Amino acid sequence: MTPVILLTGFLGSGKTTLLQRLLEDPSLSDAAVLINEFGEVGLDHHLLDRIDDNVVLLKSGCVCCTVRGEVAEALQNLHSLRARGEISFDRVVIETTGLADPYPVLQTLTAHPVLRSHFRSGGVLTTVDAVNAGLQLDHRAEAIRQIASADRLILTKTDLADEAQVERVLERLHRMNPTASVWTTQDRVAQMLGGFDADHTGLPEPCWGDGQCSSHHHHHHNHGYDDLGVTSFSLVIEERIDWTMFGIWLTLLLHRYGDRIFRVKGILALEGEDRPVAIHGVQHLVHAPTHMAHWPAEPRHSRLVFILEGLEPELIRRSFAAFTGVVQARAVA
Ligand SMILES: Nc1nc2c(ncn2[C@@H]2O[C@H](COP(=O)(O)OP(=O)(O)OP(=O)(O)O)[C@@H](O)[C@H]2O)c(=O)[nH]1
Repeated sequence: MTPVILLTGFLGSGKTTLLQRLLEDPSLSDAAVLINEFGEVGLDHHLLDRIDDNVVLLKSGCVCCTVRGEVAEALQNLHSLRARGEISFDRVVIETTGLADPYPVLQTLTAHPVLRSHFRSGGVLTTVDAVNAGLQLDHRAEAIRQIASADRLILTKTDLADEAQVERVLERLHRMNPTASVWTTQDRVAQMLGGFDADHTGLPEPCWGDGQCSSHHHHHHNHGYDDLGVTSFSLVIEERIDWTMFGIWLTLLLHRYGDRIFRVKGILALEGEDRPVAIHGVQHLVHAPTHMAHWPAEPRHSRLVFILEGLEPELIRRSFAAFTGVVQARAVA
């Protein structure tokens, strides 16, 4: 299964600039990149071969493909070309448009009858403009969704922002999505795109908002409602969890409230399992759970992090307790 990494971010936040660096980097020659238009990234001096109208091969070894219609069509085309031996790649990066919600693309990967057996979600990378993020997050729901669904956040234009501005944006990002790791454009693209295969999940191991995965340490206990009603909270469960019951509960919860649950990430201590199990969900969608090699931190309690819009954390805690019969589930900010 080939991992598909979504590169998203609000209009003008630096997606194309990042892609340009990616296309030139020889260490990313195993990637196929889906972009909106060839013209945008200025391919001419990188071009090695034209495979068809929509697909070119670059000198770095990277395959570059434009999406003219649906993303699904472009992915199917890439898959057929690879099956015929005309190109090779073992991961895909898709640049979404600046106003896109990443969720429908993720859904395509799990729902499409052909694609689902060849591709899987490999995580969401979101670029955030350090200068303009404040304003965008005050007014644009798309910007919030993109940040809420991110596994990694890449702060751009830090060279144009002053330190206080950067700090404010970082604090806000951390409040909205405490489990995403934060990178800046000084980091190497190869590293930003790497590590998604840890534990074969295709998704990075979740960070827990205590700074261990993030380069910036922020401790906030005030995860109150702001940013158009987006809030994040964690549910900590000390008792071991029955997987079947948990699965049913989560399915029902996302079925009922998926529109208001941007993201759920969790690490679970299951009955009869030594290793922790990681789960990832985006809105109505839950990725296949995966065993992690080890516990990232002590104590070995199950922990679920939710990013919600207009939904009371207490409702989730109560529903979990009622459904599973576990009484000591704690909601922590
Ligand atoms: N100074 C500075 N400029 C940047 C940085 N990242 C992007 N830019 C500039 O910001 C502008 C927009 O960047 P793009 O990479 O086109 O942004 P995008 O997210 O692809 O934009 P859309 O395709 O409109 O959604 C360009 O002029 C870039 O040169 C950065 O880190 N520092």
